[in-house]
Amino acid sequence: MTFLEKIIDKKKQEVAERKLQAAGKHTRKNPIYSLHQNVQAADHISIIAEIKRASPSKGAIQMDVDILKQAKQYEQSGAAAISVLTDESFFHGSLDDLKAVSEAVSVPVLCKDFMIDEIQIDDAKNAGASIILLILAALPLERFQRLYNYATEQGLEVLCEVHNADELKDALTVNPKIIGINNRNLKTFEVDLQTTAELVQQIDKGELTIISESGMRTKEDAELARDAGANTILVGETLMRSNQVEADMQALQVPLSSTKGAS
Ligand SMILES: O=C(O)c1ccccc1NCC(=O)[C@H](O)[C@H](O)COP(=O)(O)O
Repeated sequence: MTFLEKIIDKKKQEVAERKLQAAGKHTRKNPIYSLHQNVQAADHISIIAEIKRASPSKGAIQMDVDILKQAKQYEQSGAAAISVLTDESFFHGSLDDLKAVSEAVSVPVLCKDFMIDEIQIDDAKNAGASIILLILAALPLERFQRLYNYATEQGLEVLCEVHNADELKDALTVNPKIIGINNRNLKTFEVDLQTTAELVQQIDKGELTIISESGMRTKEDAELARDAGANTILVGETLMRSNQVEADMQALQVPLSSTKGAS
């Protein structure tokens, strides 16, 4: 059984248990903000900065992080959005984390979880998310399309995450505004930044938000994503391990117009 199969099985159990409970009271306090608008307005690579205590591939990263301090540092350093891992079993996150972060910042918050049911989208919106994640590798096409329509009808933005050409083809069936290319293979955990280079060239970029996710460490990695045609990067571990978040984020926010070959 791959990790992805394992976590989806766990999500099915969680959704079944969640549906036995009453609907969440309406507790959302913050407006819905737009990642897409932030990205389209930027003249540099946009950063989605992630709150990530731990992960299946790296284990504990920063288990005792002050999530509000981290989120505010991200916002003050120019994050276009903040990603919050809300899975409890494998990432030690929670919807409570997302709620606390969304009430502390004035930028879009992404609920980074393995969505398979409408009730998860309701809970994410109620907790303050402006964006939800749909992973093409985790959903049959028809389910992806229904959840995409459900989320956008709720006024949320959707990060459609792909890892190969077949998943990209399926993602494009909903004419998405935001496409994420995960450089990490969610089954093997292998990370290859060339995944972005290979897939972006298959996209008619237009006004899309194109995100290179995972494995971003250096300015050169951000430049590789930019030169491949991405306009956004999603960064977790590097920023969670950083003791100079502002400086590291400034270094990653490379200009969108490459100076390569400039005279
Ligand atoms: O991070 C993992 O180990 C992982 C394993 C399996 C599925 C998803 C996983 N992470 C979620 C993400 O996609 C990353 O948290 C995000 O892209 C940031 O990646 P990084 O900058 O490499 O921490």
